[in-house]
Amino acid sequence: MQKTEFKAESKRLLEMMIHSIYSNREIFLRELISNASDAIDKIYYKALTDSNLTFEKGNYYIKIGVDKPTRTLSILDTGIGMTREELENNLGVIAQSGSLSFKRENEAKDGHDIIGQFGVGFYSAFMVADEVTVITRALGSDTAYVWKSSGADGYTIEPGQKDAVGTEILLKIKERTEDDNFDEYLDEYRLRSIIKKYSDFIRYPIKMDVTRQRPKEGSEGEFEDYTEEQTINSMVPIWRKNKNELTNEDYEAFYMEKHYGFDKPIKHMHIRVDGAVSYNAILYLPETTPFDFYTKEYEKGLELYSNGVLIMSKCPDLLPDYYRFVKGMVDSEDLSLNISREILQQDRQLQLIAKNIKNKITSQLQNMLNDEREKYEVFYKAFGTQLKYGVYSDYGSNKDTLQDLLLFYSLKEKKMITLDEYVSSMPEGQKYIYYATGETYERIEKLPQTELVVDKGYDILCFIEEIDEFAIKMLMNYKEKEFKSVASGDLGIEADEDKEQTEQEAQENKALFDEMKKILGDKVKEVRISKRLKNHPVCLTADGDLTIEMEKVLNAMPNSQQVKAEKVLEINSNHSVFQSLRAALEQDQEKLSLYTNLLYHQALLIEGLPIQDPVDFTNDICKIMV
Ligand SMILES: Nc1ncnc2c1ncn2[C@@H]1O[C@H](COP(=O)(O)OP(=O)(O)OP(=O)(O)O)[C@@H](O)[C@H]1O
Repeated sequence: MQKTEFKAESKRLLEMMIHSIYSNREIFLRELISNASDAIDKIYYKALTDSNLTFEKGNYYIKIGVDKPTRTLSILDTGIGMTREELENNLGVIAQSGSLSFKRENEAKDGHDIIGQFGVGFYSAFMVADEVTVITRALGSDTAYVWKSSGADGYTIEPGQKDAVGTEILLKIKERTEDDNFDEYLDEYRLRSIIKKYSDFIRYPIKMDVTRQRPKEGSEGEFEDYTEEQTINSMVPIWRKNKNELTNEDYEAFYMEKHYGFDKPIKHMHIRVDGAVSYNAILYLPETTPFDFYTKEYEKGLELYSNGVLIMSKCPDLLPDYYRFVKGMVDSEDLSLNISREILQQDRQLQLIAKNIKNKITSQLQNMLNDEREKYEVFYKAFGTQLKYGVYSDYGSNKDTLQDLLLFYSLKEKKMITLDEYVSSMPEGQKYIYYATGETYERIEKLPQTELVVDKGYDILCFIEEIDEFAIKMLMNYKEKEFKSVASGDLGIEADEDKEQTEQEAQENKALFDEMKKILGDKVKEVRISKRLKNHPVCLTADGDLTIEMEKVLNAMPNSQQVKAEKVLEINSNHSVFQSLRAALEQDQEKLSLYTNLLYHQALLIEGLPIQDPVDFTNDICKIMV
């Protein structure tokens, strides 16, 4: 059967190319500079095999020029140039990449630094220019050619004049419109910043005449403008340098220069990986929490470079959410870029890099925790909450990675400790890891519920952040030790004989507790005798999985379902208040009601829970005063 070839309407194709491939117009300069750099690289690669050719790096450069009166932006390079035939093939055929063919032909000779591969980047010039002129003279040729096009209606090629080998591209920048300010591409400062942003690590100097000021000779206090040729790009990426050559200051300077943060990084990681996937990365742990860190405005991500050319300013796929505080960059030659060189297709390489980076960050944090505890605690102060969110989110799937990085304040040690440190110093017989929740460490220390656990000589982890208890519930246990709130129904401490005694006392006082429960109604599930209290008369605890602290947090959320913990009012039978309650039960019902309400409200206050009717409460206090 005869096969018919697809035809393409090249004008339409070009239109589509110009208007739909790139979402960001400023990248046209990146594309043209990358082409210029490729053209110089090609001489370099040719010289490797051609003994008649020498490559003196110092002779090669790219120059950006602006002529405002004619609205012309020029990009000149001293690269390999193009013959007439190459002009036809490379700039006359969309999606024909001379660079890719060159790379393939030179594969054996390590042509991996060549950037171009799709054969479309050049046309991005039409996003900002009405007319594009290419004046080029190929290496080894005396004749220059001029290629000219205004976009979709085609192009012309004519012989022309050019003194040196290389290519000059002239863009006639579009007129400014109401919606689009094309003038910015004639503005020296703006051009410099685009070059810095995308092409800072192109290996050849990108030069530009820069306007500067100097004191005017002969007239004091007056200044005059003058122009000076400057190299705009840094050329050698810091991540390609040897670690031994770099100092802390160099890394800090890079952090500042890249605006990763306003602070100083607390730690940097310089990673070089060669293997199934190759990449270089410099990652930083900032010292302070960015002001917008916990808002939706904060964007996580690392800068992503391919061959030293910026592809994405914030690539979110490189970092898991729980390490979203990490800043820095990744450069890899192995990425499969899509045609716009802006977004990556679901890339296996990228996933491998991300996994690798995640592991590196984890071990860096672990090392810091082990070897530089003070530093780690500074870091933890800034980003510990994020780690705890990490444990909680994704149904706890990252808890194994993160649990050993957590720190909590120890009531006994009066300092931050890890879960491992807690478990290692548990006395024999202690079954659970105890924790208490409260607003501050000081308040937790005074909580009646802690009395029995402290009395036993057990340590208590203090939870003062909302996420703490949720994260711990997700962990469930650590090294086979379950977590237990000091306010939970059964602390797992009481000896059997104590339990018996409690049981007996409970029986004897059943009438009292039933009456108190009746007075409080459904505010509590039960009123019962307490064995955890030593000095305080009363406290609130919760039966079941939902603790009082969790009830507080969940109910404070917008659109909350208003959950209810099963609250239990515990009474200390050794406290003298208990005798007053018993007496009131026998002699004065009204008094019993007053005392019960007062005790219940006291327990609420201690828990940091709101009192439903503060006026009633204060009236009750007055009643016992008169
Ligand atoms: N300054 C230049 N000097 C020499 N050749 C050039 C120059 N600019 C473009 N070319 C040639 O034109 C071809 C097409 O360029 P274009 O930018 O469209 O695509 P590319 O660079 O190959 O690929 P990509 O779309 O990935 O950038 C290049 O492959 C190269 O052969």
